[in-house]
Amino acid sequence: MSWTLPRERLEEASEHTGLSHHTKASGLTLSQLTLHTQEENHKNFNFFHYSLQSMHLPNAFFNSFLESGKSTLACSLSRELHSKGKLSYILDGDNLRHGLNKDLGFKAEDRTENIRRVGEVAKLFADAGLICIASLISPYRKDRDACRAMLPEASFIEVFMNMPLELCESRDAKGLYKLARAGKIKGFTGIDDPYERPLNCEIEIEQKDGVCPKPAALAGQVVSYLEEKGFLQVE
Ligand SMILES: Nc1ncnc2c1ncn2[C@@H]1O[C@H](COP(=O)(O)OS(=O)(=O)O)[C@@H](OP(=O)(O)O)[C@H]1O
Ligand SMILES: Nc1ncnc2c1ncn2[C@@H]1O[C@H](COP(=O)(O)OP(=O)(O)O)[C@@H](O)[C@H]1O
Repeated sequence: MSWTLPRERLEEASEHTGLSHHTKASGLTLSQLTLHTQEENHKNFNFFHYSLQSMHLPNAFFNSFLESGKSTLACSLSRELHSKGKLSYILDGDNLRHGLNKDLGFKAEDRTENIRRVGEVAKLFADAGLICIASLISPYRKDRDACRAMLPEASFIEVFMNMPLELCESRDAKGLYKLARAGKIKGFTGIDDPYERPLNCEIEIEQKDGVCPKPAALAGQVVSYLEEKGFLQVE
């Protein structure tokens, strides 16, 4: 498969790859450029690849309370993307805390570091050609904004699961809200720790007439947004 690059992207990429003026001529295909780039300047190929991919790859970043449905929606979205031929990978806060982030707790600075690491991993996934779906409580606006700033422009899609705390608490599949209410877990988001609602999110997920739509319908909402913004176009 080969792509023909728009002139402005070609010029932008060539500034970073150090390609010759001759090579900058538009109409050059990606396969020709790739070969040329690898031969001429292998070290910079990564940037070029990244720059190209970033036009198309979003990073969906779900945030909200525990039990708001982040992980369920992340799975549903991943399946939906897969059915459209798009590879994705879910970075789930709860899971990452068993491995990559097992040294972190829930103090504000630990949560900051948690989100920073997830942003860095998302960058690597984008570089590898995957859509990254992050599912984290991520309660602080500044941490989410820092994550947005570290990713390629316009590729950070913040999805706010705007579910009432009462609904999340009533689900309590892990029994953690009960423990937090009893004072047995301290610093619990929504109980005795803050959650700062987004001011500038791309997508807001809400109940309709007091009912939470099915995960597949919510995934459809996210996919529609991504399609509308041209993220899922086939090259
Ligand atoms: N004090 C406290 N506050 C909030 N959550 C707690 C806490 N202690 C443990 N847990 C469990 O950790 C999961 C959230 O981890 P995250 O990495 O998403 O949190 S954060 O983004 O760093 O705020 C969260 O689960 P999910 O929301 O399902 O991922 C909880 O199961
Ligand atoms: N759209 C939905 N409609 C009804 N129940 C849901 C929906 N999404 C999630 N749930 C249920 O809510 C609970 C918490 O979902 P989960 O995805 O684990 O939340 P989080 O990842 O935010 O902690 C689960 O029992 C799940 O089955």
